[in-house]
Amino acid sequence: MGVGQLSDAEAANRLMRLAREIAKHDAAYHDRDAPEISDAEYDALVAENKAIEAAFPHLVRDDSPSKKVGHTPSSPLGKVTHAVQMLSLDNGFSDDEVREFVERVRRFLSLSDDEPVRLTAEPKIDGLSCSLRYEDGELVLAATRGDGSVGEDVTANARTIADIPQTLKGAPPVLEVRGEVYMAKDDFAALNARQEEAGGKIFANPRNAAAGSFRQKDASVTAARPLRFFAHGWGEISAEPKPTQEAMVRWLEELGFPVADHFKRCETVEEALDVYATIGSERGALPYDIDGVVYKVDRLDWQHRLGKVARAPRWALAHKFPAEQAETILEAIDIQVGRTGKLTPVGRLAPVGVGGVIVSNVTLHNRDEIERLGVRPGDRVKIQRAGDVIPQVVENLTRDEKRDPFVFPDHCPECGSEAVAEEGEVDVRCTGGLICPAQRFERLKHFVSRSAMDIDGLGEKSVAEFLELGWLEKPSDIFTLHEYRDDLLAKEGWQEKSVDNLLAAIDARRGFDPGRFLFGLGIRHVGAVTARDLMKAFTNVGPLMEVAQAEDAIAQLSAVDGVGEVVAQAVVDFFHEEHNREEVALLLERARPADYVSDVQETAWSGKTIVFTGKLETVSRDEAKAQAERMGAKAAGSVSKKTDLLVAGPGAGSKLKKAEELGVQVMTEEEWLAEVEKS
Ligand SMILES: NC(=O)c1ccc[n+]([C@@H]2O[C@H](COP(=O)([O-])OP(=O)(O)OC[C@H]3O[C@@H](n4cnc5c(N)ncnc54)[C@H](O)[C@@H]3O)[C@@H](O)[C@H]2O)c1
Ligand SMILES: [Zn+2]
Repeated sequence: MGVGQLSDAEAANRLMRLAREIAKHDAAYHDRDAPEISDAEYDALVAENKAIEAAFPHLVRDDSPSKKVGHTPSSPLGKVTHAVQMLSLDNGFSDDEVREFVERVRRFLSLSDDEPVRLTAEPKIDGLSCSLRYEDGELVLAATRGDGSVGEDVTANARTIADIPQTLKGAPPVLEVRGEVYMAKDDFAALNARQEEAGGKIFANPRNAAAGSFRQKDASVTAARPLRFFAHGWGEISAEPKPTQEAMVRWLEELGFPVADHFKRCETVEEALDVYATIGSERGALPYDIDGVVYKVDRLDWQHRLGKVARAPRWALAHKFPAEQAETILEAIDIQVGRTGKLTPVGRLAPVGVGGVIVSNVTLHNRDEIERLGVRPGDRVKIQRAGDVIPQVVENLTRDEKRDPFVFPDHCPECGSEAVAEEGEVDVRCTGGLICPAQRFERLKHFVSRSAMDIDGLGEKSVAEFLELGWLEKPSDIFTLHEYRDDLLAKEGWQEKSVDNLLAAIDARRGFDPGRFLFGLGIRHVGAVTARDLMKAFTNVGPLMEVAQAEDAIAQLSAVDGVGEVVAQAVVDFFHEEHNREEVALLLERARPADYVSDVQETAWSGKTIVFTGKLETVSRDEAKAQAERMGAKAAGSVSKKTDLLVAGPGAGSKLKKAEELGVQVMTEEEWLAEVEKS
């Protein structure tokens, strides 16, 4: 169910459950270093919480995960209250979210558009955060983040890490350096190998290994683990000696702290996004795990003005790398019926973050795909979403042979009409045509669309509204809408002028072009051009309907220029359905499309062959061809001895050369348009 459909009570209930569930996972991850679900699944819960809170701001709970950092520690380590809170970071997954972040900064600081917002960009190494307190240059306290306000005392543990200086030269009286304790990939692999040999705990990933090794009561265990540290910020400080993030980080480096490789100050957001792309492409080759890039507003005076909101600073953003695969439960398989009646199986998932978005639906494509995967509701599946590709199920992880396979329906779930697959096709379609409610809205929308009947003022919204009111069920109802004029005037949002404009626009389509009328019916395989070809041959939709029911219909239809067997069969199938014939008859009676008239004129170019090449600047290639056809000429694709004229725009190449060799007349686009003008 979408967030928008929730009632207040349902939303409150869901928020309560999410708060509880997320807190449970926070404890497992942050306190016990033993997550029970993947980060993608966790991120999906957080995103769901965020979406519901955005839609129901009055229901935000005091204990909401959106207000909390990490988890209150319950380890046997001593507690430390942070002098300056240790925060989390806001997340973004797309380039646009990063641009929006910068726009928010701009708005908050009331900056003009041309004022540069410089950002620093650096990798987000996956470890755990640590605050190191130096007084008069001596390391006196090290603490984990905990819940942001209270962390654990890990001073003895920090002293065992070689990257962490015990004393500093030239540091201010109070300096809290903040950074990340992490484990390199090689060290992690070696540690796990040793652990396995010794029958010890195997860690799921370097992050868990780092956290589990660092948060030890016995510092000698930490000492035996290969932990590293890099500095990315500071907490309490007597005075900030530098005016920018970059200068501060360089200063920390001079004091003896490792800082991130790839740290870069960027003049623009686009430059920062380039750093993201570069770091992303080198991600696999880096010696440590990273899960994103962190951007920070470079100017410290701006950082101070921006401050924080809830659990994160306003001046920083973590641009996460998408996990491209994730595991989740396939909760149900729904069958959707499309405009042309195609039955598409859609998998409903327990929501999960993958490829940078939260995914709760996957297409299962068709009957064959379901068979290939052998998926049934309740199965655990691996899904994938890379780039802009629609999420797919790549693997069924449930190998339970006892349950029955999913049975694909042989009737339309919407209208009960038979659902069949065309020969040699995998897609199953509803044969209910114009009466199927699933296809109703799409059919109406298509009928009134720009390239079909082009009825001004009857947009998607009005179609939906009239459908809802029961005034519109099938295309023929459009032409009786005037009966509802008074009811419509009584509706909110409908002025007399717009109502009358709409009714006039509908009236203007009586006696309209039969090709566009036919195209509007939405017969499978009958596009705008084919519809026109059919009308050229049969003058109007009435006669076409007759032909389509004739014994030799396929032969007659396929004899039309531009119509093949597939189209012919689709036309026959469509008119084979009685309810379709009834509706078309009614529609013809009410809309009375005009007979097809050829708009081809007798001109100096009649019977001639014309080729267009190069870039045309004022008309499209299709329009130019249509102009030629209206002038009685034939538009061809290649230059030969039979070519009478080549219209060459800029960039014309081999065709122009060939035309010159053959002595074919050549014109510019401008000269051609003068010819069109003349006729
Ligand atoms: N699987 C689970 O059950 C589970 C549970 C809880 C949290 N998590 C995961 O933990 C993360 C959320 O934890 P979080 O609130 O600590 O947020 P976070 O880890 O996404 O971001 C905040 C942290 O990033 C660190 N960081 C790394 N490089 C940095 C840099 N260059 N500059 C500044 N900070 C840097 C800091 O320590 C900071 O505290 C999510 O990725 C989530 O998936 C998973
Ligand atoms: Zn149907």
